[in-house]
Amino acid sequence: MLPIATYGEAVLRQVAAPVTVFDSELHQLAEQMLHTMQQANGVGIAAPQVHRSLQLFIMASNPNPRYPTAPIMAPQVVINPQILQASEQMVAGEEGCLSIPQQRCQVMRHQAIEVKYQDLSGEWCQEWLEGFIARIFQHEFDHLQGITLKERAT
Ligand SMILES: O=C(CSC(=O)[C@H](Cc1ccccc1)CC(F)(F)F)c1ccccc1
Ligand SMILES: [Zn+2]
Repeated sequence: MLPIATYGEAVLRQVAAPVTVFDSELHQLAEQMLHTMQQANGVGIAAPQVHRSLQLFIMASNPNPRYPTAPIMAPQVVINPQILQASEQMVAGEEGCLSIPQQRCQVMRHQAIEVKYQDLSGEWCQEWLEGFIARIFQHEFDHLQGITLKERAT
């Protein structure tokens, strides 16, 4: 399990650098982040949270006590993400953050977003996300811009 940066650490306030080399070291980092997220019972984790200021995060929705209706989604590695379009409609929801333990905040997020990102092999993917998955993407995307839950809480 990798050490998780906590709120206030500089790495969480930096804008992360783009990923340019898709090598075995990147695969290893993604593997370790996935394991760390699962050990911490998270539904997402961003590289800056494990002290690596890189444009990379993992999202993995699964039903949990707070979101019993969350869709079951295989873990997805998201690299160099862009949000191309966002719905006008916003939805309030409860979020947590592995870097701000024991805190839960109500956060407004776009209900649907069109996103573009690379996977671990460097292939570009472009798709619409909505609901809880869109929420996780927006939360992790914020981490890559140096924005945390505290700045977003309503
Ligand atoms: O699974 C968690 C633990 S917190 C979590 O998984 C964060 C991701 C997240 C939770 C809830 C909404 C959006 C993103 C992980 C972080 F901070 F590393 F990104 C959870 C907490 C509140 C509501 C729903 C789920
Ligand atoms: Zn977070």
